[in-house]
Amino acid sequence: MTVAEIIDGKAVAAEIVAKVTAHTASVAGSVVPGLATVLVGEDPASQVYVASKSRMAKECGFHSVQHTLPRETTEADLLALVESLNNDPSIHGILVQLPLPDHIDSAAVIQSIAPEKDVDGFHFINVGKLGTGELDTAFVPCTPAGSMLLLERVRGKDLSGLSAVVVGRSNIVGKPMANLLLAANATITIAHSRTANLADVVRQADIVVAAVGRPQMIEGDWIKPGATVIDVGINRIPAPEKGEGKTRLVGDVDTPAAKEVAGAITPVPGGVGPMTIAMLMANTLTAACRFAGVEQPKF
Ligand SMILES: Nc1nc(=O)c2c([nH]1)NC[C@@H]1CN(c3ccc(C(=O)N[C@@H](CCC(=O)O)C(=O)O)cc3)C=[N+]21
Repeated sequence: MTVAEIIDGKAVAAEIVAKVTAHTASVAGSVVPGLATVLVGEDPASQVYVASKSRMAKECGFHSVQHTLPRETTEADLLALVESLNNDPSIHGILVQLPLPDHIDSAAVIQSIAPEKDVDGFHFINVGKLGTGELDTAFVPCTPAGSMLLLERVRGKDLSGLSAVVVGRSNIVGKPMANLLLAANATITIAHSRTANLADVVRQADIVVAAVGRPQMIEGDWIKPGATVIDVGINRIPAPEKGEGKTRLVGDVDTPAAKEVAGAITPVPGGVGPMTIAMLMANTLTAACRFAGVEQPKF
């Protein structure tokens, strides 16, 4: 029986943040990276995430501005805020926290962000650059970018000859992840809710990326022995064992079972999640360096 290596996302994220902080200090004479986060409404989970992004930005030495707008904010008002941030020379990165309330067209808001400030990598220009391999000037979405860095720790940068299955086809994770794996020479399959014999598809993979948003859906015996498992899921489930009304976080993978088979696996929490925030800092620093025409950091 093998026991998988646990990939410590928290530790790798701390390394990235240390690099960001050091590079920020080294360019301080030319530019102070500025990150604006925008939250509409009072969703408690979103409040926690946005607060930790703002806190991390300050730790990195950035100029950090958080805009918290009431749930009833109109789309026009939100577009006007984005426009003012697009035109603000002290701001290099703009993050509009998703999901937005139903009365706002998220796509319209995302596409209104200046591509060179789109540190989430969701604008068509950045999606197109990733799709065509213009990685030197693209912004890559933070969760897939962070997942690739974790994968690199185990498999290196070149995935030639390896098969990868991405379970999930979202614009935020599944599709950009598949593009990054392809750019690293992996042979990719994108599986989703309509895929037949999902267990058998997953069993072929040297690399499994789980990004479906369904708690513990990927079972242990779906994993090929020795595979690398990147669990992108963050699901809150009831945890009566901790007391009445308590919850805990689990991924999209049945981690205890998968650990017995996989070669390496990311935990939840402490895996991909912390990397997402670290890559947001990395992207914001990159945006500032491009703006100022100074050397970009390498991650
Ligand atoms: N425009 C936009 N960009 C985003 O990047 C974005 C977003 N909207 N909306 C929401 C999701 C979610 N997200 C997370 C980031 C960090 C953790 C994270 O650090 N998780 C910790 C645990 C946190 C906890 O305890 O709740 C971990 O996995 O160890 C989780 C989730 C970014 N998102």
